[in-house]
Amino acid sequence: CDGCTGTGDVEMVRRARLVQPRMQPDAKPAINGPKGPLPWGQITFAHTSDTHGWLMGHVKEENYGADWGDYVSFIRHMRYKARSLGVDFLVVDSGDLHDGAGLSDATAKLPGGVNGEVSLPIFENLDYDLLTIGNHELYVADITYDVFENFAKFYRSRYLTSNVQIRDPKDNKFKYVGKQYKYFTTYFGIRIMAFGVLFDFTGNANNSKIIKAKDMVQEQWFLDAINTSEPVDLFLVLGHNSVRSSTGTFPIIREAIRKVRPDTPIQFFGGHSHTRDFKVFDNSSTALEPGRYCETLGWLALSGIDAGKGKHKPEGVPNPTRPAINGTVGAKITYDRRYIDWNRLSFEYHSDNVRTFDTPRGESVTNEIWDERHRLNLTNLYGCAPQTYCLSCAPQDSELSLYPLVQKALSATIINESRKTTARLIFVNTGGFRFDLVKGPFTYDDSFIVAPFTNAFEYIPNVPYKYASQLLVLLNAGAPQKRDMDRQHRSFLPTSADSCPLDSVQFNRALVKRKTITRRQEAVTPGYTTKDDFGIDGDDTPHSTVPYYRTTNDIMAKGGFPEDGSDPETVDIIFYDFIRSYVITALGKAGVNYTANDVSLYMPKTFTSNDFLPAYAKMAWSKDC
Ligand SMILES: Nc1ccn([C@@H]2O[C@H](COP(=O)(O)O)[C@@H](O)[C@H]2O)c(=O)n1
Ligand SMILES: [Zn+2]
Ligand SMILES: [Zn+2]
Repeated sequence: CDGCTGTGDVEMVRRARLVQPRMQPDAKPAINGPKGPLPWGQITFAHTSDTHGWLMGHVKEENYGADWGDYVSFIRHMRYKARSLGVDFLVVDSGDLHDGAGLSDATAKLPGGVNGEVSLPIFENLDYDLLTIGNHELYVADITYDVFENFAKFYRSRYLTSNVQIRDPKDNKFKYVGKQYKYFTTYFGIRIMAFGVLFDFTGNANNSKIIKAKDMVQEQWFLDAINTSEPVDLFLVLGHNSVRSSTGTFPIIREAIRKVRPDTPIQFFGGHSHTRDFKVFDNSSTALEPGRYCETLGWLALSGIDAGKGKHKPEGVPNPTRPAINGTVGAKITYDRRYIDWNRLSFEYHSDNVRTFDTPRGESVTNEIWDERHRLNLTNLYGCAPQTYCLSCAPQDSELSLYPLVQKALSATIINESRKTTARLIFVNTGGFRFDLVKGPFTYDDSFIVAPFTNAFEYIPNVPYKYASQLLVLLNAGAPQKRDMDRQHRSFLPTSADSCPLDSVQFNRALVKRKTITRRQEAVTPGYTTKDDFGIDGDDTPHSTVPYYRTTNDIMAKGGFPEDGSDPETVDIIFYDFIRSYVITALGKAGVNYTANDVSLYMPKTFTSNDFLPAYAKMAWSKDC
């Protein structure tokens, strides 16, 4: 692929973007486009969640190729459009801003750096109306403190953490990270009471506290807020909280509000399960969830609230017509929802603004992202992946799957010199792998995209093999250590087969910007095909379905076993610190008791779950892509 390199130059990209005409009538992007205009209601919401640092967009996938600057421009146009239609428009986010891409995660590897210290200020270019916290803001104490000190203070009363507190090191007292609730009136006069409720998360660092939903709804401040003497036309509950799975706590919040406000509409905005979803609770209470990784923008239009001076039916746009419960006669509130693919074609089309789409703020955000990408060395090349290895497009033992590669890489790289003569079994949770490893340049950025966490490799030495050999089966039969299993998945979809898509991630960015403007009419491309409580018509861009295979909780790799094929007497059991308690429990079930005191580091603290794939790429893959 002539002219493409893995490490490119940012100025070259800028120049490429300037000289390439944005409109290319003959270009054939590998995407198809929106099916029609978006619905608008008396109040309409744009909803993100689980962005996990993907503010650069998917540089290798045109269909998800918009960056945060494009989104900033889009929201500017939509706010203007809402005003001209005479309706309210709110922009909301349900958390999980960290762990998943180099832009958010690479800063933690710099001396004194914190995950998110570059990406959160970029994120802040969006004038959100309401936001809330995710579990990925709480695993690491420094991240939580950064969110408390900077992010929450930036968004002030709009950052809602109704059940999440942090111990402030200044006075050692627990304080809410953001605000517990917000009561406000929209531009067109709807009076709203809003909360932000995290699911009952327990894996947080010890500087934070999560109040369980069932306890929160009994707290006096909450009872006062839902019983307020001020008029409330609409409750909004944001939550890093799956709208459908059993881990979700929205039903508890709904029940508590319904006890005192049987008829007031309650709108939930969820997250965490990385799914496109819309759930109906009752005729004036529903929940939206907008997927993950800057792949989807959730869109909800709602009309029929008895308040305000905004229009119930704006002219010239589709209006929501469905009652929450199908067939209800005379329902007051009507809804519609849409899941928008995160690309410029969608954003430009829906903003009615193809020619003047980029706002000055949007352009400057895009430029900042590319400057940071350069400064953080995110395009540094480890090696060229000979094929794409996917998380869920094939059975996990297939050569197409990421997991055999992970096993090979663990066997080759997780070796402690002083223990290398002892056979070892290495266990890792599949939930730690977050995205497909794509054919072509495997860069510093990709190392975070595939395996963002910095879990330490720990071990228990000399475990009798008769117990150790049962461990994988017991771990996989035990408690899940990963995100909810029942969620929608999507595999990597290359930008196009013919345009040197993977050879220069930087140059590719220019291609994405330029090419997504034209729509391919003739073909439906693979992507999300969503089924929710309203049916199968929610996807803004129709797609064909991508295959999906489930994975087990954990996988195991081996190393240093006797060459004659015999079983060793004892082995070292190696695992991520993240799954330590599961390993100890499973060994107990196998018949041998260990405690955390038997566990120590196998690899240096600085060699983590984020480092072994780069180490393998350097040793096994060519650098000549
Ligand atoms: N150190 C960590 C932290 C998390 N995980 C995995 O991520 C899952 C949670 O991610 P969501 O985006 O769904 O909140 C968690 O269940 C683990 O599978 C990890 O592996 N290591
Ligand atoms: Zn998430
Ligand atoms: Zn989450």
